[in-house]
Amino acid sequence: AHCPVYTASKHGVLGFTRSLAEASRLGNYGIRINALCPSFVNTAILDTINHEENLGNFYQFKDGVKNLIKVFGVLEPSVIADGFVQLLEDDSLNGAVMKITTTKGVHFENY
Ligand SMILES: NC(=O)c1ccc[n+]([C@@H]2O[C@H](COP(=O)([O-])OP(=O)(O)OC[C@H]3O[C@@H](n4cnc5c(N)ncnc54)[C@H](O)[C@@H]3O)[C@@H](O)[C@H]2O)c1
Ligand SMILES: CCCCC[C@H](O)/C=C/[C@H]1C=CC(=O)[C@@H]1CCCCCCC(=O)O
Repeated sequence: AHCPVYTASKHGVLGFTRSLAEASRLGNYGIRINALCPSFVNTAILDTINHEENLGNFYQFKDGVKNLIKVFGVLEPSVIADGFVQLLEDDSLNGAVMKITTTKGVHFENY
């Protein structure tokens, strides 16, 4: 929400995922394409908001991001790894968007 280019790139990933998944299904590519969308995760990227060179003009909104992190909490990477294994093991998933949040855990966004 506070980083428009970053957010636009994430929307692009979802469109790319869903379109490629459909192409794979129609063209019998033999691969499944899914997206995994976690809320905040305890990795180095969270520290990027503390550095003006990373956020540019949007650095002024860093406290808003910090507040979101405080409100929604931070997931551990192992939780994301478990979700990823689920995507690997469930052959029925193609073009799926798996979300993982502190409030709802693993769930799917249906479009
Ligand atoms: N950590 C979170 O809260 C969170 C939440 C949702 C989505 N994501 C997304 O998950 C993905 C992985 O993030 P992460 O949390 O593991 O962050 P991270 O900072 O731990 O890892 C990012 C990795 O990307 C590499 N990288 C950066 N720019 C690159 C480039 N131009 N070419 C090749 N490699 C490059 C870095 O060297 C680093 O190893 C990112 O796309 C991020 O937006 C992260
Ligand atoms: C510091 C920069 C790193 C960002 C990493 C990652 O891309 C985070 C995305 C959150 C930011 C805005 C959102 O909507 C994303 C998720 C907000 C949390 C939503 C939780 C909802 C819930 O718990 O139900």
